[in-house]
Amino acid sequence: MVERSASRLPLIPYARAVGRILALSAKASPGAVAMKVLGSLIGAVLPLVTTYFAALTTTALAEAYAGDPDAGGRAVVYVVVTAALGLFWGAFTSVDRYIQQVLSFRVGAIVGDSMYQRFLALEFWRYDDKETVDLYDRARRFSDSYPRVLDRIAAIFTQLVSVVLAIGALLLVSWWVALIVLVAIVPSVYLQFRLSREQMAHWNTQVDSRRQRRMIETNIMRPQYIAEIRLYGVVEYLMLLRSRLREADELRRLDFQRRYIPKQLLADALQYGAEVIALLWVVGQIIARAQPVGQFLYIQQIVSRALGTANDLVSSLSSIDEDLSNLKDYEQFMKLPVPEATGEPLSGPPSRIDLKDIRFTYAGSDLEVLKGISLSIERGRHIAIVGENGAGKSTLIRILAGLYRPSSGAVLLDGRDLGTVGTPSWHRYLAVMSQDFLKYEFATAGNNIYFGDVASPREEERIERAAADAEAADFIRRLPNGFENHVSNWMEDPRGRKGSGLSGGQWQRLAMARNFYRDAPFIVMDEPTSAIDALAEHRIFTRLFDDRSRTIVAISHRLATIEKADVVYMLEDGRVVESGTHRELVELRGRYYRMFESQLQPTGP
Ligand SMILES: Nc1ncnc2c1ncn2[C@@H]1O[C@H](COP(=O)(O)OP(=O)(O)OP(=O)(O)O)[C@@H](O)[C@H]1O
Repeated sequence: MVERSASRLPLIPYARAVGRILALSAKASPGAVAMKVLGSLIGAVLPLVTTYFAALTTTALAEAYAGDPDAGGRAVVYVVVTAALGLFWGAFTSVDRYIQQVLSFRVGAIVGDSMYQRFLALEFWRYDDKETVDLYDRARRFSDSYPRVLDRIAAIFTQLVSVVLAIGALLLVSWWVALIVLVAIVPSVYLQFRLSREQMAHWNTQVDSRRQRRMIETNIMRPQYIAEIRLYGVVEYLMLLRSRLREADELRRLDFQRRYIPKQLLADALQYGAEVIALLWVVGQIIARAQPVGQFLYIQQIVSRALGTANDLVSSLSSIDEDLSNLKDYEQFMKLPVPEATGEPLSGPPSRIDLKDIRFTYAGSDLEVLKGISLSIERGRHIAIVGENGAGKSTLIRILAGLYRPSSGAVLLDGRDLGTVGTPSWHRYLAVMSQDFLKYEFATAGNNIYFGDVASPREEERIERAAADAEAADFIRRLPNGFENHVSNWMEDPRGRKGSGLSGGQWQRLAMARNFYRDAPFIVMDEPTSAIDALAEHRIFTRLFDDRSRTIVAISHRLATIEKADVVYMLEDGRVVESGTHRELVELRGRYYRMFESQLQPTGP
């Protein structure tokens, strides 16, 4: 059943899709849609009316030439009417362009915004899910092309009405000329549809290769990566890989096109044949005085208009075919569930967090990353989590922050399961500093810090304090415009002052300052100081760990940080294998000791 409908031209779903697009547009701007429909109708009717008057003019001129004394006056009236119609059409086209702009701005904003909002509200595991990301890519193609789709629908509407009216206008003169023209139109419409179908099926199988190509292109294009790519002499290799991917894609598309050339030629020949037959017929009719002279112009214009518009219709249909198939993806994407904010919000920061037998497996993976982790964090305590790469430390933190839900077990905040708490209320008490921090390259240094807590108005004194705590204040003050300096050399402020690029460590300090500005009672850190020099790092952590008002959970590979913690948990392959203070763990002489042996003082126990 499904296969059968896929092999046919799916006109009904298409009509439905067009209906949905129009409904969406009408919601955004009903007046503009009404004007657009009216414009499309006028666009279809007006050329025919103009042709009709041109034919009348020609007949009147022929009659005047043959000596009819009234015919000259009639010809002048027809010419004036034709000119007035042209003037009206010119004015209407300008208004129509404006309406199209209004519609595409309004509806484009609605479609794009709602898609981004949904993307940003998805459950976190979806960002690791290939199918979701593929679907998002395709949905974005639709939202990017939305204004164009609307334009095409309007064009298709005009073209359809034009073809129907042209056939109707021919019917008035001769039913069989109308039939011949109609028959000549059908094959090329059908062929073009099949071609675009095949190209689309090909497009949808090429998501991975296109993504790979795009990744290569963005990596090559990004200034921060160019140094390595050039130094390692990998440019040529990547360019070659990219061209291979592109060529494979293009060859397949060209192959489709080539296979369709003979069929297309046949369809074109059919159209020209129909035109010649119609013209020969009307010439014969005029010579036999069965039709007026102006009828030649009428038939010639209307037949060529019917065929020409049908060809335009074919290309509009094949381009909208692609757009509408992305509409399906867009709608499917917009139906992805987003977690509902049903949980009761926390009334205040919890005084105790318990992780109970947490197990976790990433979506789409068979590997259990966390295999039953239990630990407790009391408010004001400073915890360090250590372990080799891949032991599961970052995953544990993501679960603690409520970004992922455990496959089994629970995170309890004062005994309440985090799964039943409104997570935004938990996030208000959290500052998460990670090694993959965000760089707000479009913003000033001050705003990079302020973005830690945009819920309240920007406070300069708080920004400066946060910058000082993160050892960022000195370098920011040395920037030509201090806290108002842009931090990317690609940016310029409204007064034309250029931004200054930052070093890796300076960016990291700025990100730390942003987290301090948040002023959260729980600080979660995932190696946030990897690029910060040892002295500054020491000062930052000493200040942070001296402050007993905050709870700290820190992932670290640096002994200097770990030593400051009240309790250290050592993770191995998703399990806590040792826990205690640094001193206790060293004395245990177990896995922790072996891991840090090289960093320990030779005078140790
Ligand atoms: N998004 C993901 N999807 C699937 N598997 C993942 C994902 N992120 C991490 N993993 C896997 O989970 C395991 C634990 O990763 P995690 O990042 O928690 O380790 P980690 O202890 O923080 O390591 P590191 O010290 O290198 O940061 C690894 O085997 C990793 O391959």
